[in-house]
Amino acid sequence: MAKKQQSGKRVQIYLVGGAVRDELLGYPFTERDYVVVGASPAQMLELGYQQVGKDFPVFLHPKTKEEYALARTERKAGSGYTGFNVYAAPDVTLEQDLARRDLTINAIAKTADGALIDPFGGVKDLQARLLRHVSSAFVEDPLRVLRVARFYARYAHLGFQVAPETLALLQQLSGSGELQTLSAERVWIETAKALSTGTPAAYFKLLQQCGALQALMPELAALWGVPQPEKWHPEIDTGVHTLLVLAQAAKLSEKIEVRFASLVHDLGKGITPTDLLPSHHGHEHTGLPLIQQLCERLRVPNSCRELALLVCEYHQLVHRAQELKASTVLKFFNAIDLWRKPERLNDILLCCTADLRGRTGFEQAEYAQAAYLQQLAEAALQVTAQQVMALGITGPAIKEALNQARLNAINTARRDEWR
Ligand SMILES: Nc1ncnc2c1ncn2[C@@H]1O[C@H](COP(=O)(O)OP(=O)(O)OP(=O)(O)O)[C@@H](O)[C@H]1O
Repeated sequence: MAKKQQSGKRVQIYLVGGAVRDELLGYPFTERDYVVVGASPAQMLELGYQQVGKDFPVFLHPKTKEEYALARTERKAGSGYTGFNVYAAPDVTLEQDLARRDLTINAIAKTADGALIDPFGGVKDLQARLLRHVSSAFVEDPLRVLRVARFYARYAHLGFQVAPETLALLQQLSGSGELQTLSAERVWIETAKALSTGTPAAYFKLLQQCGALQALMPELAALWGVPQPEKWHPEIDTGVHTLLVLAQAAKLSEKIEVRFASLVHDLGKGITPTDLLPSHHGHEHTGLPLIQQLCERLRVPNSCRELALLVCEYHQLVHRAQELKASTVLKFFNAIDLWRKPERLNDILLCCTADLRGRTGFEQAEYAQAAYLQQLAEAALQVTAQQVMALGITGPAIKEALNQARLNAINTARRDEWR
């Protein structure tokens, strides 16, 4: 990968980061990141690379469009993620570049002929299943707390642990006030990636353990230590229940909307007045403004926010599905706009199934409410505005007639259920 420059200097190109790490773990990777040593921005442009952004030393390969970053060092010059002076010049060495990376397993470079350059013991840590920071400069970027938690979730099935000295740094950063300087976009990008892993609960568990959850999502952190009725919740603690629900949701669906809604569906329990405990009467309503607040602060996408609000508001009602009057079922279908978004019901039912199973001893439980409500929904969805209009009904009366016809359909389906 060495290219001879007109100046006589050799430019060295190495594969780094996730591609090297995942290849060593035996996982397929799609994204390749390269680091370029010995080149200036002007040389990169001469070689035909296109610069990404004006101030950042990252270039796109003219043909493959893969990212090539100039080797760089950086100096902390302010608070938060943005407070960095980046120095990228031909005299920066590969080791200096690797030293500024977060984890040893992300600081392994590979030459074109396959040799590994691993000054910080990343290969050993991969074998030992250890997430370990590269240097004390780790604390300069608060995003690294979230990145460690994300890798912890991503590789939880392999048994990865956080090194005790790294955990201490996560705790230090979480208590420093620096996490609050992160932009909402960066927090959500890491959180969304974590929600997409096979074990998203591990991300929130680690954030809770090191104090980062309190700093970033206090509405969620407030659930730890909050009791619930033992009759329904053998695990008692609401935070523990929440992570069990998320784990179940991840088994049921790959959609981050379903996983996020499951995570926040009980936020109202965090503000139950102590004289009501361990009961949480009305938490399906008190949770709504907390979800709004959290979603606004973290700029959570609308698709996640909408489902989360619906699951929060209606999960208690769905749990009682078989006791509901047909008119209440119809109100629920109208509220979730079943008619225009029929797939939503399934997402809500998956969250409610996860809620049931997210309890010690109920992991395999059947959720009969799901099939029951699906059946009523199918019946109600058979009724169309065209059918109503074919009866000669026109104008505003159509809406009322449509509601009545849907109510009749739900009633018939309920009776069929008991036959
Ligand atoms: N905030 C950071 N602090 C330190 N090093 C970082 C940071 N962000 C990225 N890196 C380095 O850049 C590499 C590429 O970053 P990227 O975010 O693409 O993650 P990745 O390791 O490739 O994982 P993924 O497979 O999730 O993309 C990382 O492996 C790491 O070496």
